[in-house]
Amino acid sequence: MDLSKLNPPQREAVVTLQGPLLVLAGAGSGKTRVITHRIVHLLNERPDHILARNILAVTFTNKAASEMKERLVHMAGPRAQGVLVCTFHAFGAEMLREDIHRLGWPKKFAIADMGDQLAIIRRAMRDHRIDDRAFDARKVLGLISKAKNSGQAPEPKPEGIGDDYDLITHMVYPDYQLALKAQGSVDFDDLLILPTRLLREHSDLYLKYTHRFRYLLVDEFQDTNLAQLELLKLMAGQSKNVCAVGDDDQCIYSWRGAEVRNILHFDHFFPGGKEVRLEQNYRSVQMVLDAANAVIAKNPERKAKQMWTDRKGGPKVKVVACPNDEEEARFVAHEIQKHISLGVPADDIAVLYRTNGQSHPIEEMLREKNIAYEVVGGSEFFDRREVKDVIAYFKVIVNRLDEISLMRIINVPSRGIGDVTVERLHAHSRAEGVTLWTVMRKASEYDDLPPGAGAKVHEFVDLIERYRAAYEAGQLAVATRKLLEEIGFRDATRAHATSATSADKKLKGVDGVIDSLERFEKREGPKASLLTYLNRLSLDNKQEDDEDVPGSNRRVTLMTIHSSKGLEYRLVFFIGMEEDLMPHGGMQGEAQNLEEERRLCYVGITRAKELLYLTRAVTRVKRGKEVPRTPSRFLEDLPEDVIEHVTPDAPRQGPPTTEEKNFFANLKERFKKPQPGTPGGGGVPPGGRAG
Ligand SMILES: Nc1ncnc2c1ncn2[C@@H]1O[C@H](COP(=O)(O)OP(=O)(O)OP(=O)(O)O)[C@@H](O)[C@H]1O
Ligand SMILES: [Mg+2]
Repeated sequence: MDLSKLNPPQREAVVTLQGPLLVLAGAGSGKTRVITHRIVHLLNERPDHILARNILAVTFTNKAASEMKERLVHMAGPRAQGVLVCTFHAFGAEMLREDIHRLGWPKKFAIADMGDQLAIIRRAMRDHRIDDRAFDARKVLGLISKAKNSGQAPEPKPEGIGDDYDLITHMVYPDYQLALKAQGSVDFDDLLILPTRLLREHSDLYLKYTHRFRYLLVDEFQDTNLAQLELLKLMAGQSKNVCAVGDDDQCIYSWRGAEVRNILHFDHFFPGGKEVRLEQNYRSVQMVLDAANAVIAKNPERKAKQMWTDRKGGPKVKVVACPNDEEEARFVAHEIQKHISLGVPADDIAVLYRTNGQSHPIEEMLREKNIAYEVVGGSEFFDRREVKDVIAYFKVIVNRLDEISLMRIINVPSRGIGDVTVERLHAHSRAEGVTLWTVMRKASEYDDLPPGAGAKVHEFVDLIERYRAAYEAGQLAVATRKLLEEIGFRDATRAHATSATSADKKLKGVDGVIDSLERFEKREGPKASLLTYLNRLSLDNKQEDDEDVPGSNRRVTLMTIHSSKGLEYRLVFFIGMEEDLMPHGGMQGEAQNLEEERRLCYVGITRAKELLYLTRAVTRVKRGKEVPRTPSRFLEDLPEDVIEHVTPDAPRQGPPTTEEKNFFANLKERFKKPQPGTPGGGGVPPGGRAG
């Protein structure tokens, strides 16, 4: 590898291989690049004779992980395949797959999704005679998760402190944990907590894992939470070869438990290491960088950073006030169309927003103009009822203890196992203290079931057992087609749909599952199993990146700022620059966490390489009424000499000006797509994760 592709501090970070190392630096300074180069350097230098499998790199999303892996293979060849690149949660799942039985779970555990979790909580609430309509199970789940992530069981608050929810959470929590374990499941937070327990409580496993993973690298360290830090501290073992990179100004997940202290006090958790600062920004032109610096400078209590770029000048940041939200969308779509016609690849353009709902008007306009786009994380695909039903079949097939899924499908499509039968079966299961499945297997022994019900239950049990064997023999997509055919799933779906179009949509969902299974089998090869598919699905879903949603790569990307972490695009439209949206918060009142909103604004701005649009609507339709909007306070922080005020009608709506044509002709020359294999970082998908 050519170390001359790095600046001196980057090089220092890449070649310092022993002991803790922190790279704390602003956006676009090459932190992610340091990680990839450092891995390649490790593969070349082989300190302690390590192999690829001794390296673990942790990224923030599954998408970032697969992109980093691809890049590594591109840089270092097939030997990089052995490096484990994944998220903390995926790593935890990997460890549990090997050793969870040491904590008393079945080896084939399942990862509960939100639906499963809520069902368990609601049941526990009912058991405690708490009205699950008066109290929101989601809120209880949120509190449980928060407690688990901060490493504590929910405690009852002292008299007078805390509200009903604290009390409910405290009551429900033990039941929730027991129910999960009883059905052989773990929740998302357990993927961090249980591996930590494994390492703490079993010294042989501590030796096994710390010996296997001797070089650890973590990207986006500013957004790690306490549970992740605990796991990392243990995994660091005695040698503490931990390289963490991040930017305290980009901590945007504190609402989900991220602790910026982890990065600010890195030397406390990993003493005796080195700290490297990177100051050159390679991503953005001067105008964009100036805008970003001006916004973030207003945050108190940050580690001040000096960022500079040698990409002087560039076009000014365009600040656009549109009459209303529809016009904002029209303007954005129009500009996108113009830039595409000027030769900017669609996948080098992104539209960023604070909240998911903001994408709809933009989507409509893009569709109208026939511009291909992709909404990251916006797909409700796996929330569709039919899709959930099919997934529930999978879950029961791999784990018959999963009673929540079992209940979902026991009579779907309808097979004559009615409520009375189900109730009686439950009663027997409780009375005998055995699982529902055990009771179902001997259903014909009970004489209190409605006539014929026993036989129907047996048929169902037989169906599940037969398909269990079929799936174990491989060919997941084939088995699924057969299963759906046998139970008449499509016909039933069609019969229940209110119209032909709605039926089509539902069936498309079913096809989508089969397609995604097929892609999964292709990716994983012979080791593809239904269980790993399901676990992969829960991880991906939680992560909100839709690797499994079909799409070509020449598309405009629409996403929230939260999803845009680490990415870069030549053209960025940051929409909805208004109070209440950016910063997001109560009407006119103070945003709940203004500093974090400012960091979000900084993250959004710093995604742009060449050209940044900050758009806002003067009025917005809310619940059928047109409401006046106040410009975002962050706009006021931008120095006048880096911005240009643009009015959305003439001349912007017209054909490109000569000045624009020249500018983009120039850009085209400067940013010709590198061919794979050419120096200078070929192989990075444009608009993909960089570094
Ligand atoms: N020494 C360098 N020479 C040329 N280009 C570089 C250099 N370092 C980084 N880059 C480029 O600068 C861009 C930003 O790098 P990278 O994504 O690694 O930054 P980052 O610090 O991880 O940003 P973020 O904080 O947004 O995650 C990438 O396109 C990368 O290839
Ligand atoms: Mg990065």
